[in-house]
Amino acid sequence: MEIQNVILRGSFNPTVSSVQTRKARLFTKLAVPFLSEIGFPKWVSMKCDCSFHSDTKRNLQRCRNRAQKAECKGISDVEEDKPKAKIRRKNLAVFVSGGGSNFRSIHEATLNGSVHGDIVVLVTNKHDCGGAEYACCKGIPVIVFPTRKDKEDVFSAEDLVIALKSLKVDFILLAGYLKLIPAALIRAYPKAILNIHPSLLPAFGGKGYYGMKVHKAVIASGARYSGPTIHYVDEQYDTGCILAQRVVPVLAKDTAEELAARVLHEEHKLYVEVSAALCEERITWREDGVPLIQSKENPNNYR
Ligand SMILES: Nc1nc2c(c(=O)[nH]1)N[C@@H](CN(C=O)c1ccc(C(=O)N[C@@H](CCC(=O)O)C(=O)O)cc1)CN2
Ligand SMILES: NCC(=O)N[C@@H]1O[C@H](COP(=O)([O-])[O-])[C@@H](O)[C@H]1O
Repeated sequence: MEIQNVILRGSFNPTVSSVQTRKARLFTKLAVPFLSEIGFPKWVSMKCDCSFHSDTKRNLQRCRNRAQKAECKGISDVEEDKPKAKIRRKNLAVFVSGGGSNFRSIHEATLNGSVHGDIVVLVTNKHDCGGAEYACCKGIPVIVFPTRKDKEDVFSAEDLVIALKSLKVDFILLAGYLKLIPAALIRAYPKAILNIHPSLLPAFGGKGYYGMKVHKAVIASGARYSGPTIHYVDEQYDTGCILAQRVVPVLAKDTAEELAARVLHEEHKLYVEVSAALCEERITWREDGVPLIQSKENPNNYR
């Protein structure tokens, strides 16, 4: 069954210029053998509308080098440019539905060495969102999930698990993804799916609490503090184990937009810190089931 909705580097656009079409064909020629080589299912359909970026070739070559190194050295301590202390570089999947500013900050952190990992795929329910556009321009494959209801070719949760396992994804980071993650995916990635929420959970979380709705509710409540929460994902919205939080003040005359901007600024820093801890294997679990982050500077300190 050909899967129509696995889109690499953006959705197909019939108005694409002839130059872009030629470039898209070049990417298809380049990517399919590579993706097939690393075992990415051959039923991937190739639809692109972004102009070909030279860094795509470098990215794919870098991944190919790492894949080949992994073959000959064993997965454990394959290192790319900067060897880290025997910790395997992790593969990340990021899920978005909107602009993707958290996605971008994590991606930049993987490129500048702050996060010891690579974003190998973006998953979104909105093929034309800002996050998908950014992924397209950076040569990051995009999977659309869930498919729109009117699509005859349904790409199931099980198909998504196959695709993510094919890409050897270690961790899934939700960053503004607005759909419920299905149980099949949660079972396939135990203690490996995180979400960032723009309030101090458990307050102002759950179904209906997303985006500006959260900040409006915080202001209307008279709360004096808010801030981002990063938590593990379970089968309900926002009820998983809390891993990290940051606090920001709610000012007397704050608009929802002003509060949102203050919280988002902290989100970007917090998600990079947490992603770094995840990829460096600095997450431990307390006996009562609370996850802790081991300090990089002082391994005897946890938060
Ligand atoms: N199984 C889980 N899936 C998801 C979780 C989770 O904790 N467990 N977190 C959400 C992210 N999120 C808050 O952080 C969240 C996202 C969306 C909603 C919501 O009410 N969505 C609406 C639909 C909105 C839309 O389609 O535009 C709804 O379900 O009616 C609440 C919280 C990601 N997935
Ligand atoms: N309940 C989920 C939720 O509201 N998530 C929020 O969506 C925004 C996505 O921004 P981004 O796309 O710029 O990263 C972020 O503020 C994130 O906390």
